[in-house]
Amino acid sequence: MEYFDYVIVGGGSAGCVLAQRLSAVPSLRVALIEAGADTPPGRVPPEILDSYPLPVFCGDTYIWPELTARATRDSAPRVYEQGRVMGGGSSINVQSANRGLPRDYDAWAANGASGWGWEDVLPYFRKLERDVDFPDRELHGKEGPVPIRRIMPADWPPFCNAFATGLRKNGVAPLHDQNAEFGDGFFPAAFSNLDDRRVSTAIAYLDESTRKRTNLHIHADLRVERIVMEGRVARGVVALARNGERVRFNANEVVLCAGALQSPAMLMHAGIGPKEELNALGIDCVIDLPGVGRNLQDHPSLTFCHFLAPQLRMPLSRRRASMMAARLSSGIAGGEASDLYLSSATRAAWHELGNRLGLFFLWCNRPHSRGRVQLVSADPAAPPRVDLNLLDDPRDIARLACGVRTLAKIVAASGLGENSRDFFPAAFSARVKALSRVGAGNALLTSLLGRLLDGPAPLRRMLIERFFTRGQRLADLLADQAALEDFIRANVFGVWHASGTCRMGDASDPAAVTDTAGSVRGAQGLRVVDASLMPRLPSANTNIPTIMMAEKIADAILARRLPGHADIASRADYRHAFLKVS
Ligand SMILES: Cc1cc2nc3c(=O)[nH]c(=O)nc-3n(C[C@H](O)[C@H](O)[C@H](O)COP(=O)(O)OP(=O)(O)OC[C@H]3O[C@@H](n4cnc5c(N)ncnc54)[C@H](O)[C@@H]3O)c2cc1C
Repeated sequence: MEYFDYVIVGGGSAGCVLAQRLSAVPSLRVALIEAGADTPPGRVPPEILDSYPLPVFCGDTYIWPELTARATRDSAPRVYEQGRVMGGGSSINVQSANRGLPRDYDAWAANGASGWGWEDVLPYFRKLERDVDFPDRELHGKEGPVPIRRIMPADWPPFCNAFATGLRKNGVAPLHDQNAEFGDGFFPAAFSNLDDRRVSTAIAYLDESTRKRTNLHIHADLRVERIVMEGRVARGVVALARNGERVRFNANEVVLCAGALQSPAMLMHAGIGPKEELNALGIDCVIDLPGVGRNLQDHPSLTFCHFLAPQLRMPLSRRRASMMAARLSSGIAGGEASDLYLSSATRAAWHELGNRLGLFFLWCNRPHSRGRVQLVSADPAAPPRVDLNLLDDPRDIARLACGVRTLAKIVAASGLGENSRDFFPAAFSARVKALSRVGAGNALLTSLLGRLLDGPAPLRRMLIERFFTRGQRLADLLADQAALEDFIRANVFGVWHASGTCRMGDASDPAAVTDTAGSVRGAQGLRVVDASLMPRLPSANTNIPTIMMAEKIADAILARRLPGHADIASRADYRHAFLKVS
């Protein structure tokens, strides 16, 4: 049995950051335990490195295949992809590197997460990044572990230029840098990517020199089964190896970095959560914390495709397909500035069919609906029940409906095509996902379907309506608000930005699960550091905000332990120079 200062559960976006930062202090013994495979330098699988991300999360190898979620109250559970590999979400995600808006973080601070306002978090956004395009801008960092880059308009393929034309004609202005200009506009999207290769947190933070540290013990393919509690004190964890062997790790502090669905589940299995519900499952409640598992948020989203004429397609060898996005405002009552986000990709899937389709992702920022993670069994191996509860608040569906109308106008003005039936809703359904699995059978089938799409236009539209839309036409939906809302309810899903289920907050807030450094209320030696902590979803994808949070909390942990450790946020000169603190 080994003893550690910190046992980190989950080597995902947050876990890798903490492992690197905490183990930089040689006197601290740190263990990182990841359920999935390791991706050490030189042995990162090519499908993870690929700039084109869809194949990696359409297969089962790097996800938790039994983790499902209901999108709305009425929908059936569907696989909700979450990374199960070193790097977690950052190893399988779309690589978008979006900070969100200053007001997102100012609202965190104003609502009880003191110390998390924009001025407080900016140093950590700078610390984590190496912005390849804007290294010398005041808001950017140039020495951090995560390279961030964009594909600038000069290198955009014709599909992006057409999308930009549609946006301009609808009064949307161009911006250069989504992470430093905070109004509405369209822009070259930022990515955590270098030389057309993904950079996960495993790649960025667990580099060769970090892995050589004798005080850092990295364990992969080991699933933490439970937290060992002695009363309210966490003493360590028990983990299960693939061969069925159980291993115990003793620790001064257990840090849960298992993601927004599994961290709250682990707390509940340890007896920390809503007392009545835990008791009903036969779990003794150690700390009655009703907020555990509540406040689940994701961005409600819809996907659309446009048939691409041959001159609008990219060669399959050009891997990065997603390169521009836009922030827009719905302008509806109950909406807010920049409450819609639109991203695009010049290829909808890896194959010959997907290469003939341009993809649009529409989501609603600042959703008001809240979902929940609940245990269904006392068995720690049973996945939790996940209800995203999207669109529960009518303001969310109203804004998405407005977004669909806006997108249709943008596409109509883009010059992508003449016939509105070539632009159609294309949910990321189980059928579409099955077709997106990489394999010889799918390659053959999709190359056949692709060739048919290039046939006569009536045949193409018939195929589109058969395969993707089940006869539904966008023009009909746009003509009938009730039909449009029914369609949205039936097709909405999240964009894998699960967050908020162990939210941090003020000690006086009964729904807060942790303090503002992630320490679980009422417990000792137990902390959560991952997307679960977010009080409210930022107007952004969640990877970079999660990394920022892990950087900030790592700094706070070290500042408390080591007298003289510089707390970057308290230094006046952070705006003018990148500061290395460890
Ligand atoms: C398909 C997909 C696309 C996305 N696209 C983007 C994007 O383009 N840009 C963006 O910013 N965000 C994106 N996101 C979201 C972003 O990646 C996540 O918000 C972020 O990775 C969350 O980080 P985390 O540390 O909270 O959890 P994770 O990164 O999920 O890490 C949790 C880790 O814990 C491990 N784990 C869980 N339970 C156990 C256990 N019992 N024992 C041991 N290990 C365990 C998991 O295997 C995992 O590695 C996407 C996510 C997905 C899934």
